[in-house]
Amino acid sequence: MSYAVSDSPLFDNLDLAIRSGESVALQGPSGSGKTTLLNCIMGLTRPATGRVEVCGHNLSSLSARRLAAVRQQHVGMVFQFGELLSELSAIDNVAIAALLAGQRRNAAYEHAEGLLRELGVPSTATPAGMLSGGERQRTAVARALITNPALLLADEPTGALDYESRESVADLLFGLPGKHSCALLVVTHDDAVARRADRTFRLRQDRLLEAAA
Ligand SMILES: Nc1ncnc2c1ncn2[C@@H]1O[C@H](COP(=O)(O)OP(=O)(O)OP(=O)(O)O)[C@@H](O)[C@H]1O
Repeated sequence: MSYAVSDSPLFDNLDLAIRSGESVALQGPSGSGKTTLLNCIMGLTRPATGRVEVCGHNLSSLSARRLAAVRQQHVGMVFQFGELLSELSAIDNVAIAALLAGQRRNAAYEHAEGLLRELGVPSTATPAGMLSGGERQRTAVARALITNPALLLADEPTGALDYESRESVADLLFGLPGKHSCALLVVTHDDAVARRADRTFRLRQDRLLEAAA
């Protein structure tokens, strides 16, 4: 696929397939188009040519409503700063994603509690805005996982964390494809994080190149 900004290509002839159970890191200089590529994969941005397929769905051919449903069902997203609702507790933040996806209230809260326990977030009523950076990112991961997505995307998930939290959140993320059979695509500037991925790609001057293993 390709995408251009003001007639200048951001990426061209880009071809990337990610299998379930696999982790991929995406690196590249600032402004090279990493976030734009994630937006294309989420169906928020339409590529100029080519197509994005998620679980057999060609995103370009879907109505806005179907696209939102496919995204909700198959894709989870973790942002750099967690992007939680800061006044709500961790469990509320996670359960809301399940409620929006149509799960019943009791099941949503049970599922959220189980995931938070598994990911090591203390079960408290503390507003998410008062949790530590690492706890917030773990909560964001739980929120992304509660719909059992086939594809998990993360944009600089450790960029705002100190060394120890970075290590534990990176351990957690890269353990997910094996545990939850999802595919994982992580955008990161951090080589130590990228090294954990099964494959690493660099986006540079409109090309996507795979780094030697
Ligand atoms: N809709 C848009 N309109 C205009 N410019 C855009 C649009 N989307 C992206 N860009 C430009 O495309 C370039 C790539 O942006 P993008 O955020 O994808 O880069 P990035 O590799 O994620 O950068 P960073 O590492 O700094 O987050 C930037 O120069 C950005 O300003």
